[in-house]
Amino acid sequence: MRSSLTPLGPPVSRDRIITCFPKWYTPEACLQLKEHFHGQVSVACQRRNTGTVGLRLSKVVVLGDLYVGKTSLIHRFCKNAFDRDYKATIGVDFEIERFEIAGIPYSLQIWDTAGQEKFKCIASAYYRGAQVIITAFDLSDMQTLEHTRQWLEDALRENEPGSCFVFLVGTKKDLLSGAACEQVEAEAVRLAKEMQAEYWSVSAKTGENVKAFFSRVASLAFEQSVLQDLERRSSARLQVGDGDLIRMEGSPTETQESKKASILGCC
Ligand SMILES: Nc1nc2c(ncn2[C@@H]2O[C@H](COP(=O)(O)OP(=O)(O)OP(=O)(O)O)[C@@H](O)[C@H]2O)c(=O)[nH]1
Ligand SMILES: [Mg+2]
Repeated sequence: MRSSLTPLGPPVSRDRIITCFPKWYTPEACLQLKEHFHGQVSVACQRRNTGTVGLRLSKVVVLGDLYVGKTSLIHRFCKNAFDRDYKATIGVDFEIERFEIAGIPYSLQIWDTAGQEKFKCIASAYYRGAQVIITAFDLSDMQTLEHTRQWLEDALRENEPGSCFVFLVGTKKDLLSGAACEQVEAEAVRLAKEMQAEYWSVSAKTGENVKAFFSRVASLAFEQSVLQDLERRSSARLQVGDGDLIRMEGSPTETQESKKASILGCC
């Protein structure tokens, strides 16, 4: 089935248009060491055969200790602004960021969670259904790096095993000298490998690596969404096998889900 998706609302801004697969920060701790979109994904995009991918929101959750700079990172990316004053996040907040990737509209829903212990149970209710988990720590505070392991564990518990891309992000890069940064990075890369996460160092203050980081997040999530959609549609297609197996359009779960949705009056 071909779809001709037209983006909803105004066109995406030029700096949200991604045509080439963005590169990793360091090859030592990266999720994929390749420089192009998957062949099947490129073909699907050229034919505009990406199913419902362009109409869905992919969920990204940002976690980590209080004061590490989660809100600042998201604000730098979404609003291109930086606030020196600390305003603790209460519970959760989110931003929707629209992209155009390989010609296909794509959106991330970026959830900003509170690092303060007293809000943890509110925030953790939003971990479920994440396609991307970003665990953030402050490059100038090693304790916050140690705590990322626990944050990740909490988030993974709410999601299907192997279903999320994990990123480990060191913030406030501007506060460290080159040599000091390298030292912390070496430790962070080691932990990232253990977590099976991709590592990035960023600064919300100067904006260093912020756009490149979110472009990478969006592209990996987009590629996975397209591949999953292709897979889902190919297994749902009418199949007449060697024996007398006949599978009908739409998987059983899909049919049940659409029934549920109509009972609930969803569109
Ligand atoms: N120098 C510098 N300061 C930063 C950077 N990012 C954040 N900050 C400062 O660090 C403080 C905390 O930043 P927030 O973004 O509010 O931290 P948070 O992780 O969202 O904190 P909670 O919402 O309490 O979990 C603020 O005073 C920011 O201005 C950065 O890249 N460089
Ligand atoms: Mg915050």
